Amino acid sequence: MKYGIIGYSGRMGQAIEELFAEAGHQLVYKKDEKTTKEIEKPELIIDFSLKEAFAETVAIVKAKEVPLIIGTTGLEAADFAKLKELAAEVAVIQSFNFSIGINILSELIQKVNNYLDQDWDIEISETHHRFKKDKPSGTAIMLSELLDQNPEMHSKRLGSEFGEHEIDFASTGELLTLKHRAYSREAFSKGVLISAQKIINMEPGFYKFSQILK
Ligand SMILES: NC(=O)C1=CN([C@@H]2O[C@H](COP(=O)(O)OP(=O)(O)OC[C@H]3O[C@@H](n4cnc5c(N)ncnc54)[C@H](O)[C@@H]3O)[C@@H](O)[C@H]2O)C=CC1
Ligand SMILES: O=C(O)C1=N[C@H](C(=O)O)C[C@H](O)C1
Repeated sequence: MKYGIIGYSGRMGQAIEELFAEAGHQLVYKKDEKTTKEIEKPELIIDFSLKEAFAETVAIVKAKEVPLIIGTTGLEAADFAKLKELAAEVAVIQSFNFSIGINILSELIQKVNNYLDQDWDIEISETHHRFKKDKPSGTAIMLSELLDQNPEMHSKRLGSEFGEHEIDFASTGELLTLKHRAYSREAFSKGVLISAQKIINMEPGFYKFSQILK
């Protein structure tokens, strides 16, 4: 397939380009904060950039009338409303975490949530590399939204950590901990590749990555 990346020079942009090249796909459109290079019209656009790029990403996808996969974090309710508007015209797949493990973890959290009453404390802790700008992580926010209670959130920005998320559930008598750790950015780019292979043939609509995996 011929695809485009917004945020191509970033850590995730580079990881996606590497995996997609191994799978035989061709990067024909690339954009970052400073440059835009278009060799050919892409069949889809992938955005892993920063929230500041969001309005322009929506405008580009609208103009090109191609599907969008978006993993950029820091998006808020108004941005999701815009993505859903865009999804009336093209297919949009969004997730704050494209790893398969976090999506399994999400299902486990929903299961645990069914057993909890007010007697349980819930804390979400996340650790990421020192260059990450947003806090708490998009994943921590996404996981917190699966719970009936508002959990406490803790963030660490340390060295080169690719992404670690831990959820502790404790009552006065016991502690349950669920944890996920990415060993590399391939954990995320693999999910993007799965999504890209499917989105090419999908009808317009707003889809979460968890729906694509099922
Ligand atoms: N959903 C997921 O599975 C994952 C999401 N992410 C998110 O992806 C995003 C990118 O992460 P990294 O690659 O580590 O960041 P990075 O800082 O290495 O790269 C950011 C990229 O965005 C570009 N950019 C910045 N402002 C822009 C603008 N106004 N217009 C166009 N391009 C612009 C930069 O030039 C750069 O290419 C972050 O929001 C991060 O939280 C990261 C990993 C996994
Ligand atoms: O910026 C990152 O690196 C990551 N960001 C995402 C987030 O904010 O949850 C996903 C992943 O943990 C890596």
